[in-house]
Amino acid sequence: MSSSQIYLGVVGVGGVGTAFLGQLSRLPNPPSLVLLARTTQTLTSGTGYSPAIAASDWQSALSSPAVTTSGAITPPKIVSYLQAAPGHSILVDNTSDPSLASAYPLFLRAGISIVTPNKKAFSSDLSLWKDIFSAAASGSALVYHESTVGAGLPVVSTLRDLVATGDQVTRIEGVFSGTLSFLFNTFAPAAGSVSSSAQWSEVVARAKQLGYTEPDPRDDLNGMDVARKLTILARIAGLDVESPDSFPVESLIPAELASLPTTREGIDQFMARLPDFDTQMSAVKEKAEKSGKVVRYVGRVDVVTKQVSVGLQSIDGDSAIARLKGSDNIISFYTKRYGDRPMIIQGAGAGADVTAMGVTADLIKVMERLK
Ligand SMILES: NC(=O)C1=CN([C@@H]2O[C@H](COP(=O)(O)OP(=O)(O)OC[C@H]3O[C@@H](n4cnc5c(N)ncnc54)[C@H](OP(=O)(O)O)[C@@H]3O)[C@@H](O)[C@H]2O)C=CC1
Ligand SMILES: N[C@@H](CC=O)C(=O)O
Ligand code: NA
Repeated sequence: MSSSQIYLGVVGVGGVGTAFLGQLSRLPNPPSLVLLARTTQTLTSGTGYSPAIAASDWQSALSSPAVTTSGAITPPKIVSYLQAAPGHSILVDNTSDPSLASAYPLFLRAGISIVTPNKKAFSSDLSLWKDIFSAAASGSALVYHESTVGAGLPVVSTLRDLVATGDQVTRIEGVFSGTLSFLFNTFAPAAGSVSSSAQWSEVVARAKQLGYTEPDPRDDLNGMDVARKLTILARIAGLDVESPDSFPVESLIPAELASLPTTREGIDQFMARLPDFDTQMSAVKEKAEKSGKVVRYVGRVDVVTKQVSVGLQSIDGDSAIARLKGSDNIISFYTKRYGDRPMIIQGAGAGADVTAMGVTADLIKVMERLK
């Protein structure tokens, strides 16, 4: 490499992407932002990789003659552009796009490091997971994905540290969805908390507006977002989980709405029709309440028996899970070293700023390790 400058490409400027660019603009020694893309537009610094795009003001950069603008860009074109930069380069993927995710091995083999909150690459087919980590191991490019589980909470790095230092992880369990945590904490609060008369569909709309949900909120409600997170954790703990649909996952999508299209129109139709099914979730809540419990959506990886499970549970009202607030996650690592009392990580598990924090912190680690 002829330069110690680090070059950065960023794809995705939604909730997390925008918060990330804000944090990037405040770093004391930021990398040089040379590519910024969304579905319809791409900005690049051109063939000279200079001047850098202003992260604090990327929308105005669209009208700057120093920056080249074009339409959508494909993963191979991003690889070519970043690979030819006169220094190390890093891709930050702030989308939930599976096709960009499946190109990570291409990036890594081209020497481009990856930082991302996008779960798709790490939780789809096991062959893609293996390809990503063998591509990283065969060269100098790095891959960091802390915000794929628990947003900015140190979940992925902690589990990797436990495994790398030779501890034996026996079980991982807790609440892994910021959206589902918010929904149940609000819709079915524990006794003594502020009670709510909100309907299920109203709380879903609020979670979407607060930026907790996936771009398509059905990916939260069908349990797949939690299934993906558990797939990632199970794999780091050493289990060869084939895919997030290779174990039972309980969906909260009403059967009548299950076949709506996965387009933006499909999302709108789903949100518009969800109020028709509010009584179904009220019945689930009341059933738990009759036995003095609250309903929560929990996940569990039993590393010893190699079982993964995801779904609703009725929980005692005075337990830590029942008493969570807001979008908080709680993740307990049971290990040989920690014995009967697990290591517990708790805090906001969704939201643009806390997710971007995990992405920015990963970027800083990669920059330090590339030097
Ligand atoms: N929100 C949260 O709390 C958390 C989110 N995450 C993950 O962070 C990622 C981003 O989430 P969030 O910001 O909420 O999502 P948004 O829907 O707000 O933003 C997604 C962005 O990605 C862009 N995009 C999507 N597909 C492509 C593509 N093929 N090429 C270029 N750009 C594309 C969109 O472009 P356009 O602007 O043109 O629509 C948009 O800018 C997801 O993977 C999510 O799972 C992880 C942890 C927590
Ligand atoms: N939609 C997800 C976002 C973080 O991964 C969630 O609600 O947890
Ligand atoms: Na995390």
